[in-house]
Amino acid sequence: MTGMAIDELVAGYPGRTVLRQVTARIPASAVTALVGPNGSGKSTLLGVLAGVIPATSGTVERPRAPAFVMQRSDVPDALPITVRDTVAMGRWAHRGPWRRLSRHDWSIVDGCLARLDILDLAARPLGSLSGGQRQRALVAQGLAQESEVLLLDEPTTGLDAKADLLIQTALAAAKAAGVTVVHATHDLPSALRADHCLLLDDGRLVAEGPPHSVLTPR
Ligand SMILES: Nc1ncnc2c1ncn2[C@@H]1O[C@H](COP(=O)(O)OP(=O)(O)OP(=O)(O)O)[C@@H](O)[C@H]1O
Repeated sequence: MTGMAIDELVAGYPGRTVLRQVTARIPASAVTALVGPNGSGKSTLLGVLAGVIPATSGTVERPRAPAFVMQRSDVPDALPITVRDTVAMGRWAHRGPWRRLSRHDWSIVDGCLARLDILDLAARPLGSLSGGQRQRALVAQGLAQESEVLLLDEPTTGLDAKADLLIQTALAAAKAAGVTVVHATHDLPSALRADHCLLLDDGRLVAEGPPHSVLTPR
């Protein structure tokens, strides 16, 4: 079980500092919601936790190879890849892209497709799916990595009730299996369901704790 510790983190993009002196704890085997206005730095913090954005200064203690489910809008529509192969990419960290996946890998892939109720879409090109179906495929890919940490950028934004419920159920099951889940969200009910909440504003952590105490009407 692996939590994460963020200390005095400064990070951003070339010529642009976004996160300023962020210190926070992310509890193990729990769901943490990152909330805050547009541009407050939620995606940037996820990128640092995922290891794709370097810290300018400060430290982040995190496990190797967390699973990262990007924002759906960051995934090209025309990617010539089927839904099953999209989910199978989640196994590459275990096998390497040049090695054939084992039967065990494929059974995990099919299990993840089933959990998100997209087995019947497995042979379809990813780009031919609706937004909600595609999001379920991306979450299934994240689950297929079987990482100790699952990071998701707005996984339920703009989804219908069924897709939302499937993803919420998958995140709860991951937590029950001991996974540390962190997701950025603008959805208040989804943030309130989390165990822990980090509120960012303009790149600074302005509150941290149980969602009901962080997300006050003010
Ligand atoms: N690739 C980039 N290069 C330069 N600046 C960037 C880049 N990506 C994001 N930013 C800037 O960093 C700041 C924080 O953006 P970030 O995406 O982390 O916020 P966010 O809280 O996730 O916002 P949203 O709720 O809109 O998704 C914004 O001002 C944004 O313009």
